Amino acid sequence: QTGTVAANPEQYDQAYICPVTIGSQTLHLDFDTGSSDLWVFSNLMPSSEVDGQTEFNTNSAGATKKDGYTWSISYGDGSGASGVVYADTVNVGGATATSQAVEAATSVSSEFTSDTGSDGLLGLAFSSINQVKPTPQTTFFDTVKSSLEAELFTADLQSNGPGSYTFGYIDSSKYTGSITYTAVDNSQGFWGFTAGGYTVGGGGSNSTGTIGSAIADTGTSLMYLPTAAVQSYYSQVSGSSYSSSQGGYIFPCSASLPSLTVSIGGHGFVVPGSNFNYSPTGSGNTCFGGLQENTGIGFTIFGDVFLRAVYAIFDETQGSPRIGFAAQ
Ligand SMILES: O=C(CN1CCCCC1)Nc1ccc2c(c1)OCO2
Repeated sequence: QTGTVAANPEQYDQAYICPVTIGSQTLHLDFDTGSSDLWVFSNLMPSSEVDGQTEFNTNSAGATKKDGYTWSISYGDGSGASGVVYADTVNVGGATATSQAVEAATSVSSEFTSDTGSDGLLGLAFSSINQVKPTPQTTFFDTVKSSLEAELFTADLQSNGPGSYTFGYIDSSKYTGSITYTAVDNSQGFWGFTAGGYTVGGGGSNSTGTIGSAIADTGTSLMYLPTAAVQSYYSQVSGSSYSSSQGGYIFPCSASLPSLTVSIGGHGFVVPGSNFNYSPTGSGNTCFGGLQENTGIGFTIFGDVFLRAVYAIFDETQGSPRIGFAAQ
């Protein structure tokens, strides 16, 4: 089987929301290659924590409670949720898991309550970091992968318009040139890979360092790189500065933004300058940068700002996992 689903950007491309059928309900979930739990708003939540989201009905005929199973998750941005566990049929654009662990929230943090476009998350990292106790559950991809035409999924994220995720096949109309594959280190449960040198702007190679280990994370809006690379980038942006009040680099919204070329698997991938204007700060006609420092996170994140510049293939067809990128 295969699946194809639209990936709809929220405001400022903050996250990408996809329709998922669970039993007879359709919920709109944030597909996140940086986590491994499929959790949903549910009828078990206090109404004070719900602001228009669709609630999974745990009383529906197809939902089977997994007695004694609970979950609790917290994310790098400080948000979190917790609840209990059901099994139900989950269909993502035609790819169907007949008995998928559906983690029904009994409580969510304010970030999720106020994210009115999202009814929950669909984790696409490795099942080793699933947060269900006493027994970790498999992700949707792990549940269905043996039934897919090919054991892979792809992400085509766009700005200001729908992109798509596919399960089981590569859509050759989504990219130009060839796909560059590189090995994945999933020892931390993420789609981890090694990035090489970088160049700011289209000029010659002005990079002196390399980026190193990184993760591909569709659930993170921005790109978080080592300080040296970030300072090198913003040194080329007139009027940019680090704002402690805003919590990152900002610049005049009228600034001209250079591209950033990153070497992965020996191929240079170009992130256009426009990708680095994330959003207005709301004060003084300054804008918040889509590239920020990874200090405090502990690792480098290639989030949506990068992923919008490429077609990404999350591939387990070779036994060992690998990740592929192609220009688009
Ligand atoms: O938390 C996330 C992604 N997360 C995905 C699930 C929804 C809530 C956001 N990313 C993230 C990871 C590390 C960070 C960070 C953000 O901000 C600073 O450090």
